[in-house]
Amino acid sequence: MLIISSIILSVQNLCKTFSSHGDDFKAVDNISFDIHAGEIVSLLGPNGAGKTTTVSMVGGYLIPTSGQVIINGVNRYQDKFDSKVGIVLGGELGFYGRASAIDNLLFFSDLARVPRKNQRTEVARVLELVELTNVSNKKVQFFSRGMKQRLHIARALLGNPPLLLLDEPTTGLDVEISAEIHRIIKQLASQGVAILLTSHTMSEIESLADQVLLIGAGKIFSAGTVTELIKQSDIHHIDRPATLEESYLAIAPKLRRP
Ligand SMILES: Nc1ncnc2c1ncn2[C@@H]1O[C@H](COP(=O)(O)OP(=O)(O)OP(=O)(O)O)[C@@H](O)[C@H]1O
Repeated sequence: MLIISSIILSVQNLCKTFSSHGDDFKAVDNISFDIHAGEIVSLLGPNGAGKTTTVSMVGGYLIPTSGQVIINGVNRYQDKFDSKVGIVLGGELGFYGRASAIDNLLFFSDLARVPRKNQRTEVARVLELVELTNVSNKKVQFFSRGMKQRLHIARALLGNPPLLLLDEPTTGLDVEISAEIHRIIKQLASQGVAILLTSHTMSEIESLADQVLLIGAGKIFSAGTVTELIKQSDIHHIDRPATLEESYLAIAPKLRRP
């Protein structure tokens, strides 16, 4: 049976040029891709390739120089845009340390435009999804980094957005906590959430990504599944298949800015 899922995010010919002192710098140069419901797409490329700039334009933090960001059929920068997008930038900041997880999320529920009467139920739902229900009354200042990262994901899920943007979601987290975050991300995708992920961690991309976009100097260099990208790199071993890291290292010099 052929299953066709709907396109949640369509990025079309997206460009961002930064100008300073009369010089123009093309951080993102004509990028196009789609993400369907339930799909995890990963941006992979060297530092400065344009990944965060792309995520920021999709998330509404940065206005594109040209091109389109269409979410659930609505053009983010042209139409009256009211789709929800969950964004996880992560890190130690972003919450009121002296307030509980519940109170923090109740505050963010207002920003996510969750109706007042539904807020407590919604906060309980997202805390359950990231398995923080048992510490929901604890002050956030006593949370570990992994717990804070899960709380960032919970915040992004308020209002049930169809699209989740995850910028390096496990940077600085240990293997066990990263695996737990991966499990949550997979569960969200299985529930139909479209996910755009940036990562430098090959095992994370291998474990999560349905599609990988290799990005260098602001352009998409190639795209495909992990298996397809490994095939494209044409690395062969007698006794085992090539890894994504080996394939990436073979291509990496071509991804650098001139
Ligand atoms: N506000 C800005 N003004 C000028 N240049 C910028 C600005 N923001 C980003 N850049 C430049 O645009 C390029 C792309 O940056 P971006 O942060 O998108 O890269 P990235 O792929 O996310 O890198 P990393 O892997 O290090 O996070 C970089 O060369 C960066 O220095």
